[in-house]
Amino acid sequence: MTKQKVFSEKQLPQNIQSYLEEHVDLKVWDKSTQMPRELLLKEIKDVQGLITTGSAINEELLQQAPELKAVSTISVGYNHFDTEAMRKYKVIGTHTPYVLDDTVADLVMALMLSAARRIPELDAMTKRGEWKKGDDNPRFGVDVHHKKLGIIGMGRIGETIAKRGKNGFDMEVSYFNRSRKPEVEEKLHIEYKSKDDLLSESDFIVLMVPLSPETKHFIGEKEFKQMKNSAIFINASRGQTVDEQAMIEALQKGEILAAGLDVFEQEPVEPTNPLLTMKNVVTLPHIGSATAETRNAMAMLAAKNLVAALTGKGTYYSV
Ligand SMILES: NC(=O)C1=CN([C@@H]2O[C@H](COP(=O)(O)OP(=O)(O)OC[C@H]3O[C@@H](n4cnc5c(N)ncnc54)[C@H](OP(=O)(O)O)[C@@H]3O)[C@@H](O)[C@H]2O)C=CC1
Ligand SMILES: O=CC(=O)O
Repeated sequence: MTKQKVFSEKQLPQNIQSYLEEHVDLKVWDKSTQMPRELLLKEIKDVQGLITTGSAINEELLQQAPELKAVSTISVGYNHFDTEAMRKYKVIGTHTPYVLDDTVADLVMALMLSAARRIPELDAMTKRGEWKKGDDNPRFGVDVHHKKLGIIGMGRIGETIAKRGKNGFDMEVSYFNRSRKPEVEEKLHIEYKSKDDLLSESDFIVLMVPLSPETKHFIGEKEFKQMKNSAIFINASRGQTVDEQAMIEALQKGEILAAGLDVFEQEPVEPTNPLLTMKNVVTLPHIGSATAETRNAMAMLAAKNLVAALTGKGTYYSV
């Protein structure tokens, strides 16, 4: 039987490429740079499957891919999928939940610790040779342990962060979600709060909701004003869940103490973005799941999702 055609717009580890080649006729974008959109639109004209990491899967693309049956993203977030258009064109979308939860939760803890203890700022100071003996008050940070952690978005990753906060750092953990999770509350001894209460009472606020029309600018001017002046805000969800201009102003005016950011409204972040020059802001280039082990597991899951969706054999994580 002829194998179905699959295009991957990302290079894949050899073991995953071999797995795919057993099942499908695979072609891969062989450069490490982002594939230009116009080339992608050419490549998808006669394929049945696509592996992506963030390209917009929208009407424009779907119109040009008459044979497309399934798109598999190597990510858990799928805000780049126009799910309505995909349903219209009968294209299955798959993603990679669970395999990255611990890795992303670790990074969120790293952002919390880095912002609270001012790690990047003090690392840079030490490396500049500016460490002098004497009064070290100017280098003081704030404690993480035993503080109040508020998590907005108690999903797979939110729960994994809650576990770390509670069991690793003895934090008092609360959360806000559209739906309550009594079993998680009981298991982890965490508390449900309204968004308003969580914002005004937490020392650390972690945003972990998916990006959707409902969560665009979920945290803006009003929400930053509700936070304590000593609050540390962490965003590892998507840049657009936060009104970045409002966050910049909140940091400039001292309405919050610090921020730890893995994501930005525009990625890669503009070099002129004021957040990049603020000492009390820890900035990372969207690396939540970026360990070799986890990215490998995500790519393998994406490959298996796609093969299952195309062949109808086995299960896959549909969006
Ligand atoms: N920085 C990085 O590298 C990474 C970022 N991410 C981001 O993290 C997101 C979350 O991932 P994951 O935990 O697996 O997703 P889940 O779907 O498991 O969790 C998302 C949670 O957010 C809640 N939520 C959704 N909409 C709202 C809303 N309007 N108000 C309040 N709560 C809401 C959901 O609960 P309910 O629907 O009941 O409200 C759910 O509990 C991804 O979508 C992605 O954008 C993920 C991995 C890596
Ligand atoms: O941002 C990463 C993801 O997996 O979603």
